[in-house]
Amino acid sequence: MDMSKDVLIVGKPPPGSCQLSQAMRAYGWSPLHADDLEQAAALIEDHSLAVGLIYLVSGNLPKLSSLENTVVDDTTQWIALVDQEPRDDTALSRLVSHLFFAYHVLPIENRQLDCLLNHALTMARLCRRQADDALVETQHHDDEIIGATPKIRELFRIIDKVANVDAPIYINGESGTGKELTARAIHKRSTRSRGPFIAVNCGAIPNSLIQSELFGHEKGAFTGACQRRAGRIEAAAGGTLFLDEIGDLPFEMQVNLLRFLENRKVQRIGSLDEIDVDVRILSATHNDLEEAVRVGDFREDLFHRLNVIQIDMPPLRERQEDIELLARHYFEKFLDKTSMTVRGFSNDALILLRKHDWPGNVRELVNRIRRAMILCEHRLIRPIDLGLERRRNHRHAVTLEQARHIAEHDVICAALARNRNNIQNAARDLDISRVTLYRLIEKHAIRRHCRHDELVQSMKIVP
Ligand SMILES: Nc1ncnc2c1ncn2[C@@H]1O[C@H](COP(=O)(O)OP(=O)(O)OP(=O)(O)O)[C@@H](O)[C@H]1O
Repeated sequence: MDMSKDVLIVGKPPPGSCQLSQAMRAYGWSPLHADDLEQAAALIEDHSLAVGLIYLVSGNLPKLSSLENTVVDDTTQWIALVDQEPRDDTALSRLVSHLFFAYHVLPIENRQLDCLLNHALTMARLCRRQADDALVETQHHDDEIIGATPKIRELFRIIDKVANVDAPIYINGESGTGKELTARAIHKRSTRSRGPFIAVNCGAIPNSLIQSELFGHEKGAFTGACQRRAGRIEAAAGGTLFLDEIGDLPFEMQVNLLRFLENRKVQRIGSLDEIDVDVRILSATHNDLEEAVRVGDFREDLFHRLNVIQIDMPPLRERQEDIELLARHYFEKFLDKTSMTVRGFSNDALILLRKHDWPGNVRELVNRIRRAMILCEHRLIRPIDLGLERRRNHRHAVTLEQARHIAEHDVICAALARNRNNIQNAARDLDISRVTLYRLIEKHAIRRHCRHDELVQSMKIVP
């Protein structure tokens, strides 16, 4: 990859310093000039510049937020030319240390400047090559599903194939494997994509409300029904209804859903009218639905109605080569270049990510990356920052919010463990509603179906 020796010079040297352009030309550089950051931004956009020089002269400093916005972009390597050490100005020294390739206190010799610019150019080339490689490596099905292993490629193929077949699809897989993401991808690629995508978590709605939530109600149909309300099925008309955790649908509601699937009509509570609704049904669960059918917890006729096409989501441990891709994708997504020191993963951290069993699958991985990025105080995330070891010891400070987050996780695990994963009883122990407990389980990527002893183990994680 060739990069020209264009270099952008922003601002003016302090009074008494010489202009550098002529000397730079003598070393083969082609300088371009910008008087201020606004001009600089326009030139960067037009010329895809690899290296920039910026004068940061006391008494004439640009606004720090504008400076940050200009230099934060990864594709240009910046060198600051300063008239005094920036270390006395905390905000400026933080910005220079985080976002600049190098700085030099003026005056600077021509040879020194050429040497610095050459180093910056080499680094810019390396960064661009890495960015290009990452683009080739990462396979996106659409904006969100990440993976390149044969299992995930097979998933992409199935999604493309089933998107326009208007049959119900049942997505089966462990918690956090991307079932909802897959449902959204199917909707997005289907002829219904202009219609709504409505997701309902059947496990999170109290039994007493689920009928009205799905089918709607008329004003005065029951105490508290102050006004007429369409249900979620009607809301999805013309689009897709995604019934998540379908295995948690109360038995009596299963009959009503089956009836809807057969005649495609809904009847709001308190009304005699039947309304035709054209909607595609996708469903998912992390439970073993066939086993639920076998023991009589789930209606067999409904199971067959929903399961015209089945998609099995591969757990993360079966596609280890995707772990690094996912980790890097979410790292980039969460990276706040202006306030974080962290720049990537250490090799040991990547090895640990690949070795981990990932009971909570991609959701757990995402949470670990986010947590590591907050806790990490170095340029590279180290194994300890990931918190995957059972007993860990943070030598550095943890904020009150982080401590609360960890404590919340541990208390929920303890309640689930004491109650052998019974949501109702665990919620009662915690004095919260079932819906809130479901939300918290999701937030912390807690593996609900893990064994009692595993939950007790996970309680023991010491921050
Ligand atoms: N292949 C993937 N690429 C990128 N992100 C993913 C992938 N799979 C899952 N995720 C992310 O992991 C998180 C959980 O995904 P999702 O909600 O789709 O899982 P789920 O299987 O429906 O979970 P649950 O069973 O708990 O409802 C989301 O943040 C999602 O964006």
